[in-house]
Amino acid sequence: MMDVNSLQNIRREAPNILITGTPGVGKSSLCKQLSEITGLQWLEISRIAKEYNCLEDYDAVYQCPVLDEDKLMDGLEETMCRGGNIVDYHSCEFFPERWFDAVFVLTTDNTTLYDRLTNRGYTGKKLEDNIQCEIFHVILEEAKNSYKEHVVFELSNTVPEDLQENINKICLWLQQWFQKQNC
Ligand SMILES: Nc1ncnc2c1ncn2[C@@H]1O[C@H](COP(=O)(O)OP(=O)(O)OP(=O)(O)O)[C@@H](O)[C@H]1O
Repeated sequence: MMDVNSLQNIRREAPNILITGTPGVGKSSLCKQLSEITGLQWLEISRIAKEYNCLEDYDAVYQCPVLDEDKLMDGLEETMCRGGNIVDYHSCEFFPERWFDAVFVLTTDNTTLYDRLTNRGYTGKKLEDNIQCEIFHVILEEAKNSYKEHVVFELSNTVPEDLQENINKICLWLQQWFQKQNC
């Protein structure tokens, strides 16, 4: 295994992108299709955290396990340094900034999000907090505060046509990234 300094100096042959946003905005739906089209590796952080044993105590209020962020970052470092990954997570501030070439924040209409989350069985504080998170653009602000302005893109994702349009926009961004590498 290479040491971290050597890894960080590797020139990525494909970019890493982050797809983030409030739970229910459509990250997984988009990442699955994008990964199939582009061949980039979809890293669903919630699933990987379980696989890497990076879950700590259970948060009773939010009814979800707490992530051991440091352990997860260590486990992903080599994969991320090599490039070619689509990272899917509902938060973005704790990842190393250097990991990502672009950060796409999905947003959706609040009523639509409410319906999606209640269909999933979310109720009470968990439902309210997620809706407020979307109303107050919490993840978008987090992304703007954590990454350089020119790498953060907001993508509205409410109706099925948006999904295809967003995939097209990301594919266009990827195409431009590869063109720049070849200049
Ligand atoms: N553009 C869209 N138009 C209509 N429905 C959509 C769209 N995108 C996603 N959905 C639907 O919204 C629901 C939530 O989508 P998804 O599970 O992809 O969200 P998520 O952001 O990955 O959630 P989580 O963070 O909890 O994993 C799903 O039922 C999905 O089919």
